[in-house]
This record gives sequence, C-alpha cells and structure tokens, in this order.
Amino acid sequence: MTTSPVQVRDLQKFYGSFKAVDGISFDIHEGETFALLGPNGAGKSTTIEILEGYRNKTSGDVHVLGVEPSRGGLDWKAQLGIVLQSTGESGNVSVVEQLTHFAGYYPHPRNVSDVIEAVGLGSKAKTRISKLSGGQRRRVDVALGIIGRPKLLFLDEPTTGFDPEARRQFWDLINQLKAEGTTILLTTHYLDEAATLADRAGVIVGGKLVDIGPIDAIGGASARVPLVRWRQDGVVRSERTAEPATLAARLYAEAGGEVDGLEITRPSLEDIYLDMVGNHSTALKTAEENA
Ligand SMILES: Nc1ncnc2c1ncn2[C@@H]1O[C@H](COP(=O)(O)OP(=O)(O)OP(=O)(O)O)[C@@H](O)[C@H]1O
Repeated sequence: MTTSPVQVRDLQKFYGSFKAVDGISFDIHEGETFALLGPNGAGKSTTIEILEGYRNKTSGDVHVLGVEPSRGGLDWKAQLGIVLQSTGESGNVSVVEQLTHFAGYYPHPRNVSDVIEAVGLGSKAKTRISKLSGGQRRRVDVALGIIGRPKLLFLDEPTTGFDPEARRQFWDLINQLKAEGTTILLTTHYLDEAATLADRAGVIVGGKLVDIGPIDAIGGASARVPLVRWRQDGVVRSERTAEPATLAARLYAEAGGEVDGLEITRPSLEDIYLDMVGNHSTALKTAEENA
C-alpha cells in the first residue's frame, strides 16, 4: 500500500495560550489537488508552514513525503515546491537570471525558458525583478515554486494580485502540473479557483477542520438544494427544492404559459462556503462568550 504524501493527525499549534491550529487531521493523496479554505486567521498558513518545515508544531503527527518536516534534509526539500503567501521577489537580477540561479539547486529542474513562458513572463524574461509589477512578481514566485519539478507543491494564495487573464493562465499551468502527477496543496480566498482546481477541500474555522471532502460535496447535500425564483403579481417569490423542474412545470401550468422572471440556480461553492463559515463563526463566538 502506498502512503499518502501528506499525513496530518491531530495537529495543534499554540501561540502562548492562543490555539491557532486546534487538532486537525487530513491526508492528501498522491496526484491530488487539495484546497485548504477558511477565513483570515483560520490557521491555514500556520498549517502549511508546519508541513513545509518552516514552523514547529505544538503536538500531533505530521508526515510529508514520509518525513517529519522539522527533520527534513536537503534531499527532502528538493522534492517540495513552495509558493509562500508573500515573498514578492524584488531582487536586482532579471527574471531569467533568478530562475537559472534557483534551477541550479535542484537535481532535475525544468527548462527555465519553458517555465518563464508558462507563467506568462516571456516578454519580461530579461527585465529586472525590481521593475516588475506586483502581479508579475507573484508570477516569479510561482515560477520559483515549480522550477525544481516538485513532487509536492504548496501554493499559499498563489494568485493574489493577478489580473483575470493571468489567473486563467495560472489555472492552465496548474492543470498541466496535475496532468504530470504533481500533488498540490492550495490555499485561496477565490472560491471559483478552488472549485476549478481542487479535487477535495478542507474548511478550517478558528483552527478546527469543520468540513472535508470532494469539492462537489462540501457543505453536504442539503446545502446544494437548488433555488427557484419567479415573479408573481410583481413580487419576487422563491423556493428551495430538490425537484426544481417539477416546481417550474407547476408554475407554468398555473400561469397558463411562460412564468415571469423564472430562474433556477444552484448554490456555488462560494455560497455554500459563506453559509458554513458564517454558522461556525457564530457558534465559536457564542461558545467564547459563554466560556
Ligand atoms: N507568530 C505568531 N504569533 C502569534 N500569533 C500568530 C503568529 N502567526 C499567526 N498567528 C495567529 O494565528 C492565527 C492563524 O494565522 P494564519 O496565518 O495561520 O491564518 P490564515 O488562515 O493563513 O489567514 P489568512 O487567510 O489571513 O492568510 C491568527 O489569529 C494569527 O493572528
């Protein structure tokens, strides 16, 4: 049996008495893209930084590519690709020089020109990084994360500052890496990004994992019930139903033809996520007030 590249069991991280990560467990399977979702301060970056070996845990068991991260050596590190939340590379060297330099650290790096093209910096290859825009520097971060042909890629809010076209281009790149079998851990506040790229997701609120599962099952079946809206006598009416076509047919029969303003929508991952996070945040607040 092969072991999962990422195994996390009952992970805790305390800053003094503050529980930033409070007993979370999950696995990431080989070749999978797993999204860690949650509001600001939920504990996502802390978790990722522990997995990367940058931060010590308080307790729990963590294995990344079979190694406890705080004991990972250079060979282990060479198999990881890391895009931190904000490095904002600002060196006085050109894009191509920086990538060529970093490629030298890895045993089997990707071709530097190919990576520069893939992140959409072909026309900026010879430009000094300090002269790039914020979004372009973020693309350099992404390029540095993948230059070593990592087995496991950590992407902490990779597309913050990207324009819409750059995000689409980044999604194509990630799909290409997925097709090559790269295992990816992604955090993002763009729910459409998670829905497009991830196979499974975990949702963290207040340091606790409140849901985990395939991306199209997050929130459970009841959160996905379609919403039917229509206008009746100038008033907008709505009803949630698992059988929207039946309701639409009834409305059609009652109206004796086309139904004014009829719309059937399914909740997006963002709708479901916002409901879930809202409910858990309220529960956490109430528990704190009663403590
Ligand atoms: N070095 C530190 N010392 C004390 N508290 C910290 C430290 N680093 C993080 N925290 C706290 O731990 C909590 C989790 O922070 P973390 O950066 O992991 O959140 P996050 O989910 O990544 O948030 P964001 O979406 O804003 O990036 C926050 O309340 C933060 O203030």
